[in-house]
Parts: sequence; C-alpha cells; structure tokens
Amino acid sequence: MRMLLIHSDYLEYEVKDKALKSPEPISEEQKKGRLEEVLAVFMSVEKADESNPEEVVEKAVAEIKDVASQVKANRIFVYPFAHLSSELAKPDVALKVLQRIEERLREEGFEVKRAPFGYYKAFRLSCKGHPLAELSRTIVPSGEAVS
Ligand SMILES: C[C@@H](O)[C@H](N)C(=O)N[C@H]1[C@@H](O)[C@H](n2cnc3c(N)ncnc32)O[C@@H]1CO
Repeated sequence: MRMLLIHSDYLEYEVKDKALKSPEPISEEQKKGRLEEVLAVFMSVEKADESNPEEVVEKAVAEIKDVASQVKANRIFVYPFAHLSSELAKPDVALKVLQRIEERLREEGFEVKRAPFGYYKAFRLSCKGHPLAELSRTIVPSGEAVS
C-alpha cells in the first residue's frame, strides 16, 4: 500500500467517467464531495497487500492516526488513487481494503469521507504547506519485501 497524505484546507471531487468496467455503485449524492480542514489520504492498494489485507488495513489506520494527531486533523478523506504504484492490487481486493480503512477510521472517532472507487474524478485540493503537510508512507504485510 502506498499512501500520499496531504493536510488540506479542503479537498473536493466530482465524478466524471467510469474508469473500470464495473466501478463501485454510487448514489447521486456521492457524485460530488467536499471536506474542509481535512487530512487527504491518496491510496494505492498493491499486489503484495493481497497476502494479508486485514494487516495492511490496521497498519494503514495506525499510520493515518499518527499523522492526523501530529497535524491535529480530525477529518480524513480516503481517496482511491491508482497512480502511486506500478503493482496494483485487483480492484475487488482494493475496494474492500479501502472500505475497511474507512470503517476503522470512523471507529477511531474520525469524521471520514471516501471518494468513489473505479471512476475518473476531477478534484481540487488546497495543501496547507506547513512542514508536515505533505507526507508519504509505504505499508507492506509482514513477510513481504518493499519493492
Ligand atoms: C483515474 C483517476 O482519476 C482516479 N483517481 C483513480 O485512481 N481511479 C482508480 C481507483 O478509483 C480505482 N482503483 C483500481 N485499482 C485500485 C487500487 N489498486 N488502489 C486504489 N484504487 C484503485 O479504479 C480506478 C481506475 O484504476
């Protein structure tokens, strides 16, 4: 799993087109989304994560919690983003991992939005620009090498 974490004044998206044959079904309301004062987390779920998705979920949640507490963010935007890795997990595994991360972050008390999976999306982001505003993390299940 590769994550790019951007502490932002806001992140907003608009669904444009299908990017997969069968993208995640979404409601009219989910076609647009915006959060203010948010830690945006762009995530590519990787092939190696398929060996232990639950472990990757827990490690990702721990990393996100750590960064959120450092930048004092209590809102998280989970953003599926297939451009951080050249070894992507299959879409059905990736979607489940991202849905579980969303669930676990809510359980940890965060306000969470997740951008729809399997679409081309326009987005606007306002990065705050402080020293911890742009971070990346790589997560691998135990026993897997970091590629
Ligand atoms: C395209 C660009 O504008 C948009 N932002 C986009 O990336 N769309 C991705 C993700 O939503 C999702 N997706 C598929 N596989 C994965 C994966 N392994 N990890 C994360 N997302 C995935 O499926 C889309 C096409 O790859």
